[in-house]
Amino acid sequence: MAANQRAGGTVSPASSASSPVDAGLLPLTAEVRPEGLAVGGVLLADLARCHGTPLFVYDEEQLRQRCREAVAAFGPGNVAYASKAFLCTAMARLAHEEGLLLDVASGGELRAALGAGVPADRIVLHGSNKDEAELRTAMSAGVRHVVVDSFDELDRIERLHAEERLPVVRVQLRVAPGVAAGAHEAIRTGGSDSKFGFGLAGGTAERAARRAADSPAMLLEGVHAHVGSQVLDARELAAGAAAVARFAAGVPGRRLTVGGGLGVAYEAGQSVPSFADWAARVHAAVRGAGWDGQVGVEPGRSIAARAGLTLYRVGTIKRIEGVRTYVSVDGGMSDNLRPALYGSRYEAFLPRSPRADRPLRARLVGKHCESGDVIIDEAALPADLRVSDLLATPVTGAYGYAMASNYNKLPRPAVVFVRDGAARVVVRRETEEDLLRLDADGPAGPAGPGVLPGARRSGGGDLVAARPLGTA
Ligand SMILES: Cc1ncc(COP(=O)(O)O)c(C=O)c1O
Ligand SMILES: N[C@@H](CCCC[NH3+])C(=O)O
Repeated sequence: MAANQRAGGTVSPASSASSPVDAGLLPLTAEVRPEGLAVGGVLLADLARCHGTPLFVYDEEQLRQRCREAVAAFGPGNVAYASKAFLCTAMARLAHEEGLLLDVASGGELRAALGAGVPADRIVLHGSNKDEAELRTAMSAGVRHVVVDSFDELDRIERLHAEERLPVVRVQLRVAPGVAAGAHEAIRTGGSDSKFGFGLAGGTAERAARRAADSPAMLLEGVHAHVGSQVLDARELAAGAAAVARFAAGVPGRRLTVGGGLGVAYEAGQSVPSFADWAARVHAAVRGAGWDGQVGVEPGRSIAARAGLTLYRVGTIKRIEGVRTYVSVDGGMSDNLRPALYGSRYEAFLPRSPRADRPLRARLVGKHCESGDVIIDEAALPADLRVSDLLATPVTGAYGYAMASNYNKLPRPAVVFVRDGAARVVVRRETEEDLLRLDADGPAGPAGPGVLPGARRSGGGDLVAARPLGTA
């Protein structure tokens, strides 16, 4: 299909889905101008021109507002941002400035948070298989607390304290309450068949609590659970909280953390509980279960998802007669793995005409070498969609960039924050050179290119290798 050619063909006469603008899927500061959609006072088309595509765009005002709403609902000191949803230096600083603790789940996330200047005593370390190096860094730095997840981890903490004289660390005990919730099997964590935490069933959690309470290496300050993610019914989150509260009430410590999990709307028509609804349900449930101590939460998605959107450039439009239309963009499963991993659904719109009718039905796909590289299985799009159009998918601020990969050696996109008419790059776009630099034997790798003197291919060209083949 030639550039400029329009999609045509697969128009559904039945409906034109309501615009994402009016469905509440766009960031808070989104505004429709005659020239197209702007966020944070900046036209999306200008951002794409300046920074290229694919591009993650975050509305900084919305990120801050969500942080404030969470703190207002649960109280200062009771909200940790689950940085796995989206983390970079700017995001860590923003969450810290807004009074949130930072939940990190690996040495890398810990290092990013510390490197951003977040004080160690505002950081909480998670992980179902923390290694000694991660625990060593956390204990030496003096993190707020560690959420302990296994007997092996208790052993490691005790060894680090006894043999390396690392300070006593505050811990919360992660339990698997036997209540799981969430939009997909892969993101339900609280059931009894889970790699996370100590099971309440069979007395495992009780044994772990006794062990932690008696340990000279740690101070047991409470209990933690996380039942799952993208939960749209606050009653499910409250049921998990009640189950763990009953246990926590019999354990030393005054802190109960009930995890994250609050869902967001990805499609028009989905309704989601507010932070205030979530807090009201959880507080009522844990009080009812006999808990009168502190209640903490760790929202990730519900802080970051709607603040972010992804901009793509349409590269090809392929109409297969009697089958469907494929619209391909310049990213795909490497910047949004969620549809392939969980069957997650998204919407798309054109920033040049964000409220346009979207009667065309087409499969929105990426540029990767597999058929599963689908962003939206049946996207509703404007009928005049054409090659080289800028296209946006809203609500990609959580677990988009965070789970991005370099599949097919695609460099990961840049991330920009927009606010008050200005954009700043908070994560620069990767280059192909960045990727080649990791390849020790590659042309840009640390070993540098090497040419085997005198070596010839059968065709006669120089045989290039980082070092003579057969040497160590
Ligand atoms: C322990 C823990 N806390 C918090 C979160 C954040 O979850 P969400 O992004 O669903 O709020 C997760 C991930 O699901 C988690 O595993
Ligand atoms: N990666 C998941 C959420 C996992 C939450 C972490 N425990 C998602 O994209 O929905």
